[in-house]
Amino acid sequence: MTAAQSSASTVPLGRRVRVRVPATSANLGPGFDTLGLALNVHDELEVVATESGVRISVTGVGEPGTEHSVPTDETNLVARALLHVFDRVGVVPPGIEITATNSIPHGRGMGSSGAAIVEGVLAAKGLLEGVVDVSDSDVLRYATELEGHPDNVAPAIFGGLTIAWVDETGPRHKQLAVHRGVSLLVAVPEATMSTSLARSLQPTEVPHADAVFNLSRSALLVAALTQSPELLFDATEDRLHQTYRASAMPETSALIGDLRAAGHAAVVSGAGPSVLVLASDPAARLDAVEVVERRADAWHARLLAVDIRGGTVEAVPNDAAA
Ligand SMILES: Nc1ncnc2c1ncn2[C@@H]1O[C@H](COP(=O)(O)OP(=O)(O)O)[C@@H](O)[C@H]1O
Ligand SMILES: N[C@@H](CCOP(=O)(O)O)C(=O)O
Repeated sequence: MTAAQSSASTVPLGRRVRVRVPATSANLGPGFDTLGLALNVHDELEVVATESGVRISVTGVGEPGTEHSVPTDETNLVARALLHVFDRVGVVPPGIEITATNSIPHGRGMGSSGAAIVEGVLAAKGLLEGVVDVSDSDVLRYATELEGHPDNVAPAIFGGLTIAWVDETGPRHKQLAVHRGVSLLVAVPEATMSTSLARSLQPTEVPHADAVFNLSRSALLVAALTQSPELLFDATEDRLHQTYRASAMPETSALIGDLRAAGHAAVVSGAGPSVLVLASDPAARLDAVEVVERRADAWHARLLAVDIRGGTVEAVPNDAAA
């Protein structure tokens, strides 16, 4: 059924879907706005089609009364993404009740905004089942329209390691499996950094030599992550974004300096301020944890794995509602 044909269709009241979406680490050093990894930290939600209005309850990260609480009305990013899909496919949205349980830290460079957007888009896809077909490439397109860059939303949707790019047809992706020898460490600080602020620190043009430098490293990084983890240190050098943003997160730069001096492939996770270490074996990862713990400033070292499943949405029978 096409979007035009569906304008009179509606979602059955009481339809309920369950959504689960992973955190992501984007850029991975040289792959600015291109490379991303899905991580085994997840937000989960249930969404029900109701008669009218938008009602949201949040538990965990972003819950009311906490420092970084998120809105619980239609300005909430998950709700905005859900309503964006209904608008794009030309179906009048029902009322919406969202019950969210969030674990992805906000404003730390672990893809919380991309995950929230994918959550809303996948919830819309599930609610629209049988009304309008929303394909995987539609999910990537609608999510990228809101996020502005595809490198977080692609792994959040598809899992694993993704290469994302944009052509005249819209955002595209290639998913790859990460070599089993690669171990992940994410060092998360208390401080937050807004991605839009970090993006405002980027120049609009870069020296040709720096572009060539990043081309070589990002090509090498795909090989290192999929076949040759011993190349991860060389493959994670970057000249396109990290230095321009360093003054806004000096503790991040200092930690990356310590880790790289000790031989670890450390990079800014997303737009920061978290630090991602791509260790080539579990022992190297534990050594990196010690480097993180030696710093006087407070970091939470999280030993994570690659999420290979990506975002999921499933129908919930009404007699199985939580
Ligand atoms: N689960 C969520 N529900 C609602 N809004 C969210 C959620 N996760 C993130 N956000 C919004 O995204 C903002 C963080 O986005 P951003 O600055 O891009 O950082 P991040 O690196 O975590 O993606 C939060 O302050 C909040 O407004
Ligand atoms: N390529 C983006 C990635 C932002 O990731 P986030 O997890 O910080 O939202 C950028 O570097 O701006």
